[in-house]
Amino acid sequence: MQITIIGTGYVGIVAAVCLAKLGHNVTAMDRESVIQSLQSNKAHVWEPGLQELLTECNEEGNLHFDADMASATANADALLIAVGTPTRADGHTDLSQIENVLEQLKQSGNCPPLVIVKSTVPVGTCDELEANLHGAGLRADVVFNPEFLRQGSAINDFMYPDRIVFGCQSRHSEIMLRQIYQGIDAPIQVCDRRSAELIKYASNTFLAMKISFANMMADLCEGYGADIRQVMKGVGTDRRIGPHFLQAGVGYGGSCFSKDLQSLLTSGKVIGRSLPLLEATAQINDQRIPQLVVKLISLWENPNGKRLGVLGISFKPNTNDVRDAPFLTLLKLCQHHRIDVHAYDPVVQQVAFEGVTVADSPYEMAAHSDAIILMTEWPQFVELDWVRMVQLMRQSILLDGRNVLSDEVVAQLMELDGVTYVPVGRPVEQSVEQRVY
Ligand SMILES: NC(=O)C1=CN([C@@H]2O[C@H](COP(=O)(O)OP(=O)(O)OC[C@H]3O[C@@H](n4cnc5c(N)ncnc54)[C@H](O)[C@@H]3O)[C@@H](O)[C@H]2O)C=CC1
Ligand SMILES: O=C(O)[C@H]1O[C@H](OP(=O)(O)OP(=O)(O)OC[C@H]2O[C@@H](n3ccc(=O)[nH]c3=O)[C@H](O)[C@@H]2O)[C@H](O)[C@@H](O)[C@@H]1O
Repeated sequence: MQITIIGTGYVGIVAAVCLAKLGHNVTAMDRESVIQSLQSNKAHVWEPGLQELLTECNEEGNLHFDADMASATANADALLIAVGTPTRADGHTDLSQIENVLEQLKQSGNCPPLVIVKSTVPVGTCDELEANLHGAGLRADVVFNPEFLRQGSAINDFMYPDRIVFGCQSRHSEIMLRQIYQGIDAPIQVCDRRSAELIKYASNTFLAMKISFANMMADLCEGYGADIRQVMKGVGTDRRIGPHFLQAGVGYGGSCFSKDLQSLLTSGKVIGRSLPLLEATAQINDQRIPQLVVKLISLWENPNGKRLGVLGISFKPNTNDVRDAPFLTLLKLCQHHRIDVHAYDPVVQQVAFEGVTVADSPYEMAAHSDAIILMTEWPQFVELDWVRMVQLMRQSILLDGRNVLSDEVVAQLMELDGVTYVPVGRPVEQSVEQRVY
């Protein structure tokens, strides 16, 4: 099938290479600078396995790039929209990128019979888009086909999803969608468009709620001297609950959880429904970094001029994406308290924010620091020589924001003088020199 994809951000480019690998003839469209990079076989987003797959697709010849809507859509059987849908300051979803696509489509005069919306959009959006196209005399079926991939494992998630959802109103569009996904072995749920739109928001906000629940329990564990890792293990082995997304830590970040939660809250407000579970989810998350900073400051007499080493800049391991990363909130608070931030990340080599020095290695970052915070659970952070790290520091305070250091490593650190280890949802450990009796 001939498929045109509009928008080659994380979702668009991953969909493009995967659909090309499934044997479709794919044209991906974006702005000129992005298209030039892709045409010269350079992936413009960092995602494990993406560059290799892009090179393969370019060699095989069924993936093309185009910056012009008219030529990109000529002869297309289906159009897949994967542009951004950020939140506006007033809490509503900004649909301007989708509206622009529609305008460009109308001007091009080409409209494939099937328009697949993959961008996450508020309930009712696809109905409006279809009415808009029909009003302009373009007889396309608009379907909603949510994407559930995670950054860092995007290709695997696209090719081996837990489920595929088609929100579509006609048998003809369902048949076309089934052809597009032929080759992917996953249960397919076919439903109306509005339900499909809500499935996407409900999935993301439910996952965010699980994380906030774990973080809420972590606070309780700290107060009562229990261990959140044990509590969540005991909870998550119940098959009705499941072990995933129960990892307490610095809170969730990334371009989607907060955005989608805000958008769903606004959808509720529009029809006069409050969504208190989601309000609490956001509130708990918003407090994670401020609480961490309070803990840190309580360990120093005066934060002014102290040097903090931060391990991990992106919002999670295996991505260089810093959108809504907890690191950014931490940075802002550190600046407020005049704490000097030195950071290290395996793939983010620089950040476009003032007040942070990005180190070339974790050891360089650790040298002369008065505390270290581990923000993301990259495996290479877990495997560092932590004794060396601590010995390089001016003051050996270690905040493990993801609870990833093993008990063995922590026991080793406790053999050294003057080390304070602050995990999440567990009692603080201090080596002999620092214990107060
Ligand atoms: N990032 C993720 O992991 C996931 C994102 N989503 C949803 O997918 C959508 C896209 O997300 P991302 O890929 O992260 O967005 P992004 O912001 O990384 O990429 C959007 C791309 O669309 C391009 N674009 C915008 N208007 C265009 C136009 N008129 N013509 C051609 N290109 C245009 C932009 O230049 C940009 O490259 C959002 O609605 C998001 O909520 C869904 C699942 C996962
Ligand atoms: O709509 C989207 O954009 C995507 O959002 C998330 O994917 P993503 O944001 O890429 O990454 P996640 O692995 O979900 O992590 C999100 C945040 O939650 C945090 N997290 C995750 C799990 C956990 O147990 N605890 C926790 O704090 C991560 O560190 C990260 O900051 C969803 O998992 C995807 O299904 C969805 O498609």
